[in-house]
Amino acid sequence: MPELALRVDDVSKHFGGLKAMRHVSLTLEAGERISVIGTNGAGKSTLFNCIAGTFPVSSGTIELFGENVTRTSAAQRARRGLARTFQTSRLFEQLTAAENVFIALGGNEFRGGLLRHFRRDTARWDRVARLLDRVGLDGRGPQPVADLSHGEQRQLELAMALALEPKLLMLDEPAAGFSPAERASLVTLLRELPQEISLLLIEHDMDIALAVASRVIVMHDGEKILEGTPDEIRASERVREIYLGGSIDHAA
Ligand SMILES: Nc1ncnc2c1ncn2[C@@H]1O[C@H](COP(=O)(O)OP(=O)(O)OP(=O)(O)O)[C@@H](O)[C@H]1O
Repeated sequence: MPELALRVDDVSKHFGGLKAMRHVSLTLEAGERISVIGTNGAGKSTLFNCIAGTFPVSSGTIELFGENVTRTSAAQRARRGLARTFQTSRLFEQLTAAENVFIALGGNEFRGGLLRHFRRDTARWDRVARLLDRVGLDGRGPQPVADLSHGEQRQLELAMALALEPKLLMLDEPAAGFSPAERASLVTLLRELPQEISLLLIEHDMDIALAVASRVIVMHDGEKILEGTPDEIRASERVREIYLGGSIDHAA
């Protein structure tokens, strides 16, 4: 049987009286790519936050690489190989793009003083350059984050997530606010990620969600209502209805 990167088993999350997510189950094989789609408020981010350990679940079980992590912290899950991006930016605005990636690469190593590393660590600066190159930001390293476009900031976040050498990468709406050209490059970039990285993607843009994943999960009103291949999702009447009857290819 293939190794499972992730198993979500009957997970629910309540915020007070609000049942934001109910009885969701899914599995993700190692190296597999899955998209989670659904309209606003469907529970997609809640699912992500429960998997990442940002929110404790109300009930159910979460396993990462065969280990039950339901009661562990987000930091412990990160140490097991999970990296995620957020819908809102978590970049150090006053630093350059390259410095942000440099810090992401360092993790806890910088306790002895960051500046010392900044000056001397040429091997790490080489890795920074390679990561920036990989996400299409070559040449943008010296730019302060505040001078980067919105799209470039999201690319930078991806570089920072990749710096952690994740086994499971979770991206929360990576194309939000992207131009059509930026969307196209994101699809290429995600398709070219190393095959061993398992990917769980939340994406409003149906084109991207269906282009990148081999399986798609549809959430609606806190529940998983459908799971299928991109072709099955494209052909689904239910998905069409949820996305207001329009062509789902342009439902973002
Ligand atoms: N921290 C929170 N406290 C209270 N309610 C929350 C919290 N996070 C989410 N919710 C609620 O849970 C429900 C699901 O929200 P969630 O953000 O998971 O949906 P979503 O599918 O990610 O939507 P969007 O595409 O708009 O981000 C919503 O009703 C939302 O208001």
